[in-house]
Amino acid sequence: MTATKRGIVLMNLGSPDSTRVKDVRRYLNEFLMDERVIDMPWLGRLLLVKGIIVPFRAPKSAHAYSTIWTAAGSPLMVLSKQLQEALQQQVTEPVALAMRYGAPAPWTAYDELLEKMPGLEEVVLVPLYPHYAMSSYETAVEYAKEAHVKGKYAFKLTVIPPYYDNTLYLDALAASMKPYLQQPYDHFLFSYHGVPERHIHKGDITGNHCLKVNNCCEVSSEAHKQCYRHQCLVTTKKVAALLEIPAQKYSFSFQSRLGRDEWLKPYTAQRLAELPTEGVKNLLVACPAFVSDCLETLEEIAEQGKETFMQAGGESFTMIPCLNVHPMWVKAIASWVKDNEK
Ligand SMILES: C=CC1=C(C)c2cc3[nH]c(cc4nc(cc5[nH]c(cc1n2)c(C)c5CCC(=O)O)C(CCC(=O)O)=C4C)c(C)c3C=C
Ligand SMILES: [Fe+2]
Ligand SMILES: [Fe+2]
Repeated sequence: MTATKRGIVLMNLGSPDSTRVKDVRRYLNEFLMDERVIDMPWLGRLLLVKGIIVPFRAPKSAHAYSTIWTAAGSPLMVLSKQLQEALQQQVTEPVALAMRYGAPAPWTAYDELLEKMPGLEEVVLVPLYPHYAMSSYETAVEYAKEAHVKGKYAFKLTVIPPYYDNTLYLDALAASMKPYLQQPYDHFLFSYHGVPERHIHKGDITGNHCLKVNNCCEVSSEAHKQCYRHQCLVTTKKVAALLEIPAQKYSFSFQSRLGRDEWLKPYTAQRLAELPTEGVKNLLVACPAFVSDCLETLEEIAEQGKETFMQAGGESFTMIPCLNVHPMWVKAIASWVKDNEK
C-alpha cells in the first residue's frame, strides 16, 4: 500500500502587516466585517464597523501593537512561523501556515503545499484554536473550506476538531505552566478571550441549554460540542487537576470585550481589580484560548492587566506564556496528524 501524499496547514488568526494606522485599519475592517465576529446584517455591520469602531479603534490598536511588535513582525506571526518550523522538524509531511485575516491566505498555503508535493491527496488543517467559537475556530475552518471549494483543489481537506479536552494538549499545557507554580502564589487566573453571550445562544444546537439551564456548562448536553464557555471550563478544570491546584486557588474569566453587549462573565479586567481586595496579592495568569502569544496576551494582560492588578494592591503578577513552540505541543500536533493516517 502506498502512503497518502499528505500536507499540513496550521491556521491562526492573523495580524496587521505593520503597526501603521492604515494597516491596522485594513486588518480591523477585514476582521470585524466577518459576520461570525460581528453578527449583524451587512448594512448595520458596515455602518458600525467602518463608521464607528474602526475609526476610533485603529489608532489605539496601532499604538498597542507598537508596544509588542518585534523586528521580525507581530508576535503572533513570528510565533506561528516558529511553530511551523518546529513541526516541520518532527514530520515528513510539508507544513504550511495560513491566517484567517490577512496573509498568508489558505489558498496560498494550499498552493505552497502543492508546489512542494505535486499530486497532494490530503491536507490536514490544524486550527490554532483549542476551543470552538463561531468567531475563532468556526470562521477559520469555514474560510479554509471555502478556499478549498473555490480553488477546486483535488486533495481532500481534513479538519482537526477542537482539542480543549485532548490529553496531549492538556498535558502540554500543564507542563508549560508547571515551572511557574514553583514560586509562591495566592491564585491562578485562567483568562480566556471573551465572546458576546449572544454567540453562545446562537451556537446552542439544542436551542434551550446554554446560559438557560442552571450551571449549564456543568450539566451534560449535546450543546457542549459548540459551547465555548463549557470548553473553557473543561480546559481549566482538567489543567488545574493535572497541576493539583486546589479548587479555591483558581478561577476563570473572559477578556478583550468590545462594545456594549453582554459578554461572557466574569470580565478579566474587573477580576484583576477585585482580586487584591479579596486577599490575592501574588497572581499567576495564563491565557489558554491562545496557543501563540499575541496582542491579547502580551499587551492586554501582561501590560494593561498587570497595571490594573498592581494598582489595586497586588504585589506580584506573573504571566505564563502560551504554548508557542513548547516541545510537547509540537509533538501533540504531530501525533494528531499521524493518528489521522489510520
Ligand atoms: C466582536 C469582537 C471580537 C470577538 C467576538 C473576538 C473573538 C475572538 N478573538 C480571538 C483571538 C484573537 N483576537 C485578537 C485580536 C482582536 N480581537 C478583536 C475582536 C474580537 N475577537 C479585535 C478587534 C482584535 C484586534 C486587536 C484589537 O483592536 O483589540 C487576537 C490577536 C491578534 C494579534 O495580531 O496579535 C487573537 C489571537 C478568539 C480566540 C476569539 C474567540 C474565542
Ligand atoms: Fe479577538
Ligand atoms: Fe454552557
